[in-house]
Amino acid sequence: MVLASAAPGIFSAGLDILEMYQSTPERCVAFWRALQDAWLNLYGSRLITMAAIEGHSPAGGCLLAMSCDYRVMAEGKFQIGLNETKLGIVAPFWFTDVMLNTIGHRETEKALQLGALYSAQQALSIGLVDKVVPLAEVMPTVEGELKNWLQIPAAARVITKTSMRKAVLDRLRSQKEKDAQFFADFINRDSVQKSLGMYIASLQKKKN
Ligand SMILES: CC/C=C\C/C=C\C/C=C\CCC/C=C/C(=O)SCCNC(=O)CCNC(=O)[C@H](O)C(C)(C)COP(=O)(O)OP(=O)(O)OC[C@H]1O[C@@H](n2cnc3c(N)ncnc32)[C@H](O)[C@@H]1OP(=O)(O)O
Repeated sequence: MVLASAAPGIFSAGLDILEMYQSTPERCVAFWRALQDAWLNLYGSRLITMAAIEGHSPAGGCLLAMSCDYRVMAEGKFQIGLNETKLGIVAPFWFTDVMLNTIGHRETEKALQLGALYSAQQALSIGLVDKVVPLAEVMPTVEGELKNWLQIPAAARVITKTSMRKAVLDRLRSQKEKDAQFFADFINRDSVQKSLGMYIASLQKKKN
C-alpha cells in the first residue's frame, strides 16, 4: 500500500485544526477515536506500507509517514516533522512512541520540544525518511523499493513487522478511551484554545 497525496505540494497538512478549535467535548472524543482507529490500522497493517512524500508533512502528516515501512521524500522546499509544540499542543504518547522507534531518543527529544520541521535532507540525515529524490522520481522510487520488499516471503516479513510494532500498538489499545478523554479535556483548555486560535490566525495572515 502506497500513501500519496492528490494535493500538489502537500503530503498531509496533519489533523484538521478547525476540528480541534471551538468544538464540543463529544465531537473531540469522536474525532480522536477516528484518528486512533486509523492509526492502529495503518501501523498494525500486515501489508507493506510506503509513503510517497511529495510535499509538506507536518504533525499528523509526519505520523502517517512514520507509520509506514518506508519513506521516500521529494527534495526541495518541503518540510516534515512533529511541530505540535509550535501550536501550543503536545504530541500524544503514541506519536512520540512512533518517532522514538524511527529516529531514537535524543533526536526525538529535541524534535518534539522544538516542534522541529525538517527539510528533506535534514530528515534523511536523522533517519526520519529513507530516501530523498527529485519530485518526479518519488513515485518511481517507491515502486522500485516495493518490488524489493515483495521479494521477501510474506509470512516471515509480517511476523517480523508485527513483533517489532506490538508493544507500541498495545500501549494505545489498552487505554484508548482514557486517551480520547484526555485529548478532549486537554484541547478544550482555555490556554490551548487560545494558542490554536493564534496559530489559525497566523496561517490565514501568511496567505493574505
Ligand atoms: C503525554 C501527552 C500529553 C498530552 C497530549 C494530550 C493531548 C494531545 C493534544 C493534541 C494533539 C493533537 C495532535 C495534532 C496533530 C496535528 O496534525 S495538528 C495540525 C498541524 N498542521 C500544521 O501545523 C500545518 C499547518 N499548515 C501549514 O503549515 C500550511 O498550510 C502547509 C505548509 C501545509 C501548506 O501551505 P500552503 O500550500 O501555503 O497552503 P496554505 O497555508 O495557504 O493552506 C491552505 C488552506 O488550508 C488551511 N490549512 C492548512 N493546514 C490545515 C490544517 N492542518 N487544518 C485545517 N486547515 C488547514 C489553511 O488555513 C488554508 O485555509 P484557507 O485560508 O484557504 O481557508
